[in-house]
Amino acid sequence: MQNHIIIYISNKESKTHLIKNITSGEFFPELAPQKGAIFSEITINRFIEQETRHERFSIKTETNNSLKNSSEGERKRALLNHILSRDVSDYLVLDNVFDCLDVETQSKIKTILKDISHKTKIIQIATRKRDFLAFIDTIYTVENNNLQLYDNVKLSNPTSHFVKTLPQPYKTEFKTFQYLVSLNNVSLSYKNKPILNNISWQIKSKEFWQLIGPNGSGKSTILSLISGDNPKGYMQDMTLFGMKKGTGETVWDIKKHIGFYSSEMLRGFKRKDTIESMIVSGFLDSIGLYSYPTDVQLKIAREWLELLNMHHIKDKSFHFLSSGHKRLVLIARAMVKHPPLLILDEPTNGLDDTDAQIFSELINKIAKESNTAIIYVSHRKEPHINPDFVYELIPQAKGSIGKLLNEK
Ligand SMILES: Nc1ncnc2c1ncn2[C@@H]1O[C@H](COP(=O)(O)OP(=O)(O)OP(=O)(O)O)[C@@H](O)[C@H]1O
Repeated sequence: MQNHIIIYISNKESKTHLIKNITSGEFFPELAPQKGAIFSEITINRFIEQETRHERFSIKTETNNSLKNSSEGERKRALLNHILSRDVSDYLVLDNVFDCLDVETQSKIKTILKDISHKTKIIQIATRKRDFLAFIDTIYTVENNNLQLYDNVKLSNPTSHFVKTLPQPYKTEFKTFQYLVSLNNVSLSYKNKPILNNISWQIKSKEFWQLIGPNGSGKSTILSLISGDNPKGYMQDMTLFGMKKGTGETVWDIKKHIGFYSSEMLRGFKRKDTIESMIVSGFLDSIGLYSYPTDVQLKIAREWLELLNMHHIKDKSFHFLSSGHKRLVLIARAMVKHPPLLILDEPTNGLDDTDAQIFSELINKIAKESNTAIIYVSHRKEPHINPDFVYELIPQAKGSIGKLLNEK
């Protein structure tokens, strides 16, 4: 009988360090001579890098796509299938295995893991309690670089994090529209594979939407149409911020109306900008500061810093922050101008329980205290987030159809 383990960590822990401590035998000396497999975003990124460099696919997805061109969920499934097909591991380290996966895939993976748990030791690294595998009851946390048995009582839930009201924009530079976004019978295929089928979706000012659907159902594809990034948008009947698609509008005409956040963005910022300059750069539509902000812009950025309780660390490097706090700064950066639409693509991916609650509190505050409409894309219901409407993509042979699920 294997002794399986959960390591419940916060975002402050270094995953790379933790995984190294596991595989080297530092934490569990009996693992040192054994052969292990690692299921982690770090491994997926390494395969994508190899793919890009050698133009050869070591792993293919169920749709026979490269990892690079696949959705997050497809990538995770492909890596897990790859690891399980080799069947050579004494132990398996699972790093946030359920992020980005739809409910059905999660339940399939849980069954597979239960099956292999008879012969393979499972070490699950989790940042959310809801992800704990039911068949594991030995749970550790990491304190001062050492494993400690998990004490549920010690970890308290945060109380309200944002006391001040939401900073207001200094001028309204956006027109009002009947619909911010209007998609009318939008259908789209990639290489003859139908993805979207007759999608009609209208979004008005101040509405708070959640967009859900299983992996590969086309959620990111819809976002790329709305943000003007998808070249296939030119063939569609869409009106974005009062502009009918294909009538001479530029991508920038569309983008200036949108604040965008995706957890993928965390990979994009590599330079040493300060926390304050990251927020101010939201006015200048750049990453980093290439021109001087006005006094009013600085004043508003500082109001956001105060709201986020980060005023005292404003001059520190953005990279000094935990991944949870980086997200708050990037949301402030997206919101300084109060754009008509804020898009949040799987925003709580990789967050720990405490940071997910704080993040949700900020989003609810934005929904309540601004006129910005929100599209919140996720597979899973975040317990602290309450959208007004849910739009669901349902995959079918001719591409996904859309369904309005509920109204508050
Ligand atoms: N540039 C592309 N070329 C070929 N196929 C693509 C391309 N972009 C997306 N696809 C495919 O289109 C389908 C829909 O992808 P999309 O990323 O929109 O799904 P999703 O609902 O966001 O998935 P997930 O929840 O897993 O992120 C997937 O099967 C994906 O592999």
